Amino acid sequence: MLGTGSWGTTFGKILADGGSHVTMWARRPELAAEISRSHRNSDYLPGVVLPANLTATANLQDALKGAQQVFIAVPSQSLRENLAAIRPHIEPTTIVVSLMKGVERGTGLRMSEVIAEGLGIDPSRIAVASGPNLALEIAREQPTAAVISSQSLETAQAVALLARNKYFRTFVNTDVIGTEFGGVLKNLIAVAIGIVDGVGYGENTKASIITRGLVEMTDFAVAQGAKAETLSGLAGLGDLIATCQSPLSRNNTAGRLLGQGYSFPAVVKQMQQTAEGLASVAPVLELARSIGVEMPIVEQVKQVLDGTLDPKDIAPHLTTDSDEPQGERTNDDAEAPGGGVVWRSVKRAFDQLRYGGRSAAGN
Ligand SMILES: NC(=O)C1=CN([C@@H]2O[C@H](COP(=O)(O)OP(=O)(O)OC[C@H]3O[C@@H](n4cnc5c(N)ncnc54)[C@H](O)[C@@H]3O)[C@@H](O)[C@H]2O)C=CC1
Ligand SMILES: O=C(CO)COP(=O)(O)O
Repeated sequence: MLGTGSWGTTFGKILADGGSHVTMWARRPELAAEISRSHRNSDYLPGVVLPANLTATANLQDALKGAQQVFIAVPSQSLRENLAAIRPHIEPTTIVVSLMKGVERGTGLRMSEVIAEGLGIDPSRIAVASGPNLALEIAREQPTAAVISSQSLETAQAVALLARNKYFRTFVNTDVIGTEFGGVLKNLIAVAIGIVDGVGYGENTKASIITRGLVEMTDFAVAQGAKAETLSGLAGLGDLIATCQSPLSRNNTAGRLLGQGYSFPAVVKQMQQTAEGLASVAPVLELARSIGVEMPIVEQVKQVLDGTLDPKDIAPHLTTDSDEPQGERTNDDAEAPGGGVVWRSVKRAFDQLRYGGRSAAGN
């Protein structure tokens, strides 16, 4: 296991409680010593006792030696540099599993794509894990489910067989795109919900943003090649509910601080742990624009981060939106050939030509 933060350590415990021998790699020798000797990681999982078959080392080569499966839980933006360090030590049949929920800034690549590039291995040897998985709750052995996804069903099953125990249940699928984007996108909606909380708005606003957020997540992921059903499963709706509801969520917490009026740099300074959503906003919006998908909620999160939108103006639609009333679904217009996303892009382009950049309503 690479990464001894809250999720890496918790997932190591899941595997060890399922019967595997787990070796964690920690950058700091003192943390490796605390895990191996005291069976604790007190900075990240206070009060949690780790199993005896989970040990740690600060030596990367030792951590990777003979590993059947390697799990990675470092901040997404540091993945590529870590892959360069582990590449010489990965054995030819090892399965590599991403536990991360971000996209790479600059390339817009999903974590499994960065792993394939960075390690030069076939996607059939790569899996991802995602779902409503707030680390501290699982470390306290509260019953939870997750999805393991790989292009190879055999690989997903091999990982799922090890990543399960009496409190952690894993399902499998082969929709890697949907499973990964579910985890990335729910972080962005959780930041929006945090902003709403920070401003002091109530349940209607939150339910509206969560529901419209799921539409944005689904439209985006489907346009990228995901199956819509994945986004209504554990890795989509399930994770969206957990992250938007929980004060344990770092993305939600970061949003709350923004809603209370802290600036983006001030929020980053205050966060002790990784809030992936903050780094994913820009690459996700770039991808969305390149495929013609509208993400008004994510756009507003970006504007709040940029300091160009007052948090109290956040809404489940763009406040400047002057489109005519729409149906709730954007991806399944019956009359739209190829789906609503394509239809709406074509319509927008047509309207621009017809009205010279003004909307049909004349605004
Ligand atoms: N904490 C959670 O509940 C969950 C987190 N995740 C995902 O897991 C990933 C890791 O998150 P957490 O463990 O929560 O973060 P964390 O902030 O608790 O821990 C990050 C770990 O990475 C290490 N690290 C930081 N920079 C590094 C670098 N340049 N190279 C190597 N290691 C570095 C830190 O020392 C720490 O051990 C994120 O992508 C997150 O979205 C996914 C599901 C649940
Ligand atoms: O991914 C998570 C829960 O599934 C953790 O969310 P945060 O990164 O916002 O804490």
